[in-house]
Order: sequence, then C-alpha cells, then structure tokens
Amino acid sequence: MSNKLEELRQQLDEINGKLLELMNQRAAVVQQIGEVKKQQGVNKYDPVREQDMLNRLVQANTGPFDDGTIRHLFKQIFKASLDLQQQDQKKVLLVSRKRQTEDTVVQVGEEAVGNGSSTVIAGPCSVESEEQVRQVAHALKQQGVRLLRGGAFKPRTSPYDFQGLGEEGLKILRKVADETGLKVVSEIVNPADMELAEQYVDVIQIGARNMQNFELLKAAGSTRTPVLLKRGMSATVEEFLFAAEYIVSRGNTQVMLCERGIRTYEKWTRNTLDISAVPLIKQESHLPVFVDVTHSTGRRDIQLPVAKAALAAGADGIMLEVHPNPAVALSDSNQQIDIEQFNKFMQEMRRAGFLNQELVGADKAHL
Ligand SMILES: O=C(O)C(=O)C[C@]1(C(=O)O)C=C[C@@H](O)C=C1
Repeated sequence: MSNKLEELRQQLDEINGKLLELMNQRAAVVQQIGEVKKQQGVNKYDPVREQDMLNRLVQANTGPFDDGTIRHLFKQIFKASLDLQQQDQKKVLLVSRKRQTEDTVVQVGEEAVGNGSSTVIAGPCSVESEEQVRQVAHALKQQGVRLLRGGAFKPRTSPYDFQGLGEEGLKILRKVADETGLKVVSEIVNPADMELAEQYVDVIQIGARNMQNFELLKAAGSTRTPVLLKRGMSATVEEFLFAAEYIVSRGNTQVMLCERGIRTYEKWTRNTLDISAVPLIKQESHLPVFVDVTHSTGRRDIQLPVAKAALAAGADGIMLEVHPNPAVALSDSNQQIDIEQFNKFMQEMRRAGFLNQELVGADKAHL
C-alpha cells in the first residue's frame, strides 16, 4: 500500500475516533434530555426542534456533502437518539428475562414445570362424563403423566355447539383427579368464576380467545393458583407477553405460557404452529412455555413430529387432547387421539429421548 493511502487512512481513523467520542457525548446529553422530558411529561419526539436543528446545519454546511445528505445523516442521529431515550424509559416487564434471569419453575403438585424436564398435559377436549374422564385419567396415570386437562366451560365459535358441563364438569375433573392422584388443568372464562376455579382446579387455563380479556387476566392475577395462558390466535409475541404481565403484575407469578398456533392462510393445518415463538419467548421471558400440539395442527397424523419439534425448540412441555372414543366426542372429534394412540405417542416420545415420564403399575409389562 502506498504511503499516501496509509497516511490518509490514519487520518480517517483519528476522525472516526473523534466522531465516535462526539456521538457518544451527544448520546449522553440526549439521555439527560430524556430524563428531563420524562419529569416534565413532555413528548420525546420533537419534530419542531429537529427541523430547527436541520435548518441550522444546512445553513452552516459548506460541503463537500450536499444538503440532502447532511439532512439524511443527522435525521439518522436524531432517530437513534430518540430510540435511546425510549429504551431508557421502556418499562422492563416483570415477565422479562431482564428482570429475572433464572427460569420460573411452577410447582403443580409433584410436577415442577420449567425445571428442565418435559411436562405433559393431556386429557379430553371437553368433560363429557365421569366415565370418559376416568378412562383417560387412568391412561395418563399409567404413562406417568400428572396433569389432566379437560374443558368444563367451552367458549365455542358457534353458540349452537356444545358449551361444556360447567361446574358439573369441574366436579367430575376434581373427583377423578383425586382418585388417580392427578392435578386438574381447566379453562375458566368468567372473571366471576375464579373462586369456583380455586375450589376445583389446580391450574387455571385462559384460552386463546380470552388472551386479551383483561378483566379475566386481572382476576386470574389476583388468585394464587397457577395459570396456563394460551396465545391468542392473532396475537403477536409481544401482546402475548403483555397479557402474561397483566397476571404477574397482580401478584400471581405462577404463569405458564402456551403456544397453540396462529391464524394464517394455510388450510391443511387448523392453525400454523409458530415454532420460532418457543425459543423467542424462552429468550425474552423466564416463564415456562408449552406447545399445544392438538390445536396447532388440528390433525392427528403429524402430532408426534410436531411434539418432538416443540421440545427440541426448547418448550418445557406439550399439551394434547386424548379421548376414549374421539369419533363420538362432543367437540374436536377430528383431532383428539384415542388411548391406544396416546400410549404409542408416549412410547415413541420416550424412545426418542424427548420424555422421561415413568410408566406406572402393572401395565408396564405389556406396553
Ligand atoms: O432536543 C430534544 O428535545 C431531544 O430530545 C434531543 C433530540 C436530538 O437527538 O437532538 C432527540 C429527539 C427529538 O425528536 C429531538 C431532538
């Protein structure tokens, strides 16, 4: 390289150093301005001030940069400054990893959700009868699954579809769970039903359609019962975390999140599983994350690879629907798996090293 080029580059390096120093000096002043504006309750963005500065800069400009370039470069600096002011004052959410670096572990009976082992929540879409729930509960128990799901209050798209057994359904779940030593996960749809929930369920589920039912979120936040919050079908990850913040900010820190697929143009699956949301949420938040493999796919034939993908992506657990006879189920009959399919599912997940739930009892022998 010629000495001349070398020399000029050295000059540039020095200028870069000075520019860097000056830009950071400017940024420090910008941060102080941001604090003053916050105290005064003044808007951070000030287009009049920006225009005024640009006018004076262009007037003082002697080139070789033309005025348009000067405007563009300084506008970038103003934009970065504004971002800095907003970042400084953006409230760090309670659900954020910036607030809590270690994972939240939600204890539901003997199940420690989010402690590194993978949790399974399974059960019928809707509670239909005691016998139906009992059959599924026994299958769960044998497979070492501790959390029994079942819908008693069913928010259905059509008002003519089965709406669930209500409190009767919760009673059935509680009775069968107590018989089998399982814990109950069930959806609550009405803020006024939180007391009822505390009486019967071990985990309050808030469904996708209610993710932004803020009164329901606040009511769940006022209980001390763990909550499983499902992502709304059109909710962004940010909106999902804000919904969780509603619960945690009311004092209930025992929140688990559940990705259940989002609505897209794809029709061959019921929803589109946003698998990237799993590592993204794990990175942004300390709360445990589940993937609902039933609702995200809406079909039985791909539940197994999707469940593996979910756990490989870092999910703390999976949720799936199991029914003794899906063909006659009162809801979701196309996507629930039967007990035999569930046993095979668990067996394969275990064989592939994704789950380590221990088989229980005599049935160990023939499975
Ligand atoms: O002067 C201000 O009020 C500032 O906040 C600083 C600043 C800047 O970078 O110069 C930043 C953002 C505003 O839109 C205008 C100007």
